[in-house]
Amino acid sequence: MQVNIAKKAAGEKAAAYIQPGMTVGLGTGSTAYYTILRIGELVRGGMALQAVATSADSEQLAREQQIPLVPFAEVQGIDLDIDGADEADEQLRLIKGGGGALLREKIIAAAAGEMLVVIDESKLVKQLGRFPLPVEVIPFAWELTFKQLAAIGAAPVRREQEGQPFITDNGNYILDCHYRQIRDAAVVETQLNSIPGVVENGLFLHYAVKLIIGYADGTVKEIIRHGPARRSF
Ligand SMILES: O=C[C@H](O)[C@H](O)[C@H](O)COP(=O)(O)O
Repeated sequence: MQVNIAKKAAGEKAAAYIQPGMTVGLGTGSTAYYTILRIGELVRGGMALQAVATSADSEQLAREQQIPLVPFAEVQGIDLDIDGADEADEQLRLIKGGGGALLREKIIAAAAGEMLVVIDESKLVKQLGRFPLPVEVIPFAWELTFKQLAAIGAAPVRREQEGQPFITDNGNYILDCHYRQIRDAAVVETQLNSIPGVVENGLFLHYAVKLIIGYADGTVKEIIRHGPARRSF
């Protein structure tokens, strides 16, 4: 695989925030990939840490990297979640789920004390919505859920893969919602969450505390969100 310098720079930089003994959330996608590789190096170099994965793919990669995975029943808290995004604005609001992992990603982000987000410069936007917003729906009567989404102007399209419906790790469908511009993300989030059949949406509005942006020359820039720290359980 050809190395993406911007994604690698951001992904590796995030791993520098990991302290020995932490429980780390492993994100999903081609940027979090570099974070997981770096964490693998830390583990093999002797750093004691444990991790939980946000997707079957990331779990597999973690195993290949010899990163210790802790069963969810034994998780006492997730110190740091490091994940990618499809879009991010300067308020650190995100669209996620381009790879279909949004549900597990949001569960882990919500349980984590801090979420760091790693992106390349192309993902930073003034306004969310150009990237179609992934919405995970249960397959039962998905056509009705689809119509409800269309009725609120979400312009849904069922995601396909090789001519078949894309199936998430949770056995659900993804409806990609072509808003083009999301003017009031909080309103959109509330609308989506109130439709029966919607399991989760890809808006992550209050999770990220730090955005790490990688550039093609290998440099990174960080944007920090100030405010009260969320606590993991
Ligand atoms: O479902 C996938 C995740 O939300 C990814 O974190 C997101 O799509 C970004 O992935 P990438 O870093 O490959 O662009």
